[in-house]
Amino acid sequence: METIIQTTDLVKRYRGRNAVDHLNLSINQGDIYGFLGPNGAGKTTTIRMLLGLIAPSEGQVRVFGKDLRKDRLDILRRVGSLVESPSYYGHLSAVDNLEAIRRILGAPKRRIAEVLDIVSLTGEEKRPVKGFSLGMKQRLGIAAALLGSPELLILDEPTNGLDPAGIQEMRSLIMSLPKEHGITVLVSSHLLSEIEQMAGTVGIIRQGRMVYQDTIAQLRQRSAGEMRLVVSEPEAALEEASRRGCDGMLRTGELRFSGMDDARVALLVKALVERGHAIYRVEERRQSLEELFLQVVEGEGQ
Ligand SMILES: Nc1ncnc2c1ncn2[C@@H]1O[C@H](COP(=O)(O)OP(=O)(O)OP(=O)(O)O)[C@@H](O)[C@H]1O
Repeated sequence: METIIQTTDLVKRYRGRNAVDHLNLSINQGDIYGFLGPNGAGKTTTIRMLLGLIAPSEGQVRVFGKDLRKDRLDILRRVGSLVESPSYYGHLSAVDNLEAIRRILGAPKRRIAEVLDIVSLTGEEKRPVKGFSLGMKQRLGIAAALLGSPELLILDEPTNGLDPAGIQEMRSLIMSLPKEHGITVLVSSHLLSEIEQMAGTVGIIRQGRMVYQDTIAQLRQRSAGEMRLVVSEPEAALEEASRRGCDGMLRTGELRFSGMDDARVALLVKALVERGHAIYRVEERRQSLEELFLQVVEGEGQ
């Protein structure tokens, strides 16, 4: 698989402090990469370096296999971005705003109708932009970023400030880009819940460092389950379990075991029943992705 973005030990230092700290970020072609981290973690600073807006203090950025320092213009011609709220001429329509950008880019005229269609603003294109909702403005920003037919789109917190319906529209739009238009997407957010349904891969940063980078499927797998048993005599049952090689603990009257597969659970239940224990409940509790995310971000359990 082709790597579209690769950073190597990327550092940005402000007043002796590393806002981005030896970041190794890797994005595959056709992926939606969710770039996650709490406010101030260094997402925007990283994105600005990826777009050549600020220079790294150390390290390297390669985009499309090329060095950003050497082939900056070549690379940026193939990249679209939405960083911070886009600015418009409010009294002008969506089409007129896009036309101004199209001329600068030298994109073909028909591209305006195409991008309006991609972001579902067809039908609204003649209205002055100042009457647009925030969600429509954000979608117009994406339309503008798509004018140059980019292969890579970089979106910094595109759902910030949107209501649930706006978030859903933005999500559908982003999901359509790799599938229907072959565009690789990097999208940042401070909320996993906004990203998890669309991202194939997530990179989580904390204090400028990458603390997790893998597929969302892998992240799900890490949210391992814990077995909980409610029994008539918990202390004796815990000892019995331990004799059978199942080491657990007692919390609020429940027995808790981690890393048990089905066969072990069956054996333990059988043994306890044979010893005369009454078993009231056997349940599995999986950590939610959000809990796991917070754990990673807060630096526990690594
Ligand atoms: N120009 C600058 N001068 C000094 N410090 C800066 C500058 N830009 C960013 N920082 C610092 O770098 C750190 C990372 O900021 P950054 O904006 O990249 O975080 P972020 O993850 O994008 O957060 P947010 O979601 O709040 O935008 C912060 O501590 C910030 O104060």
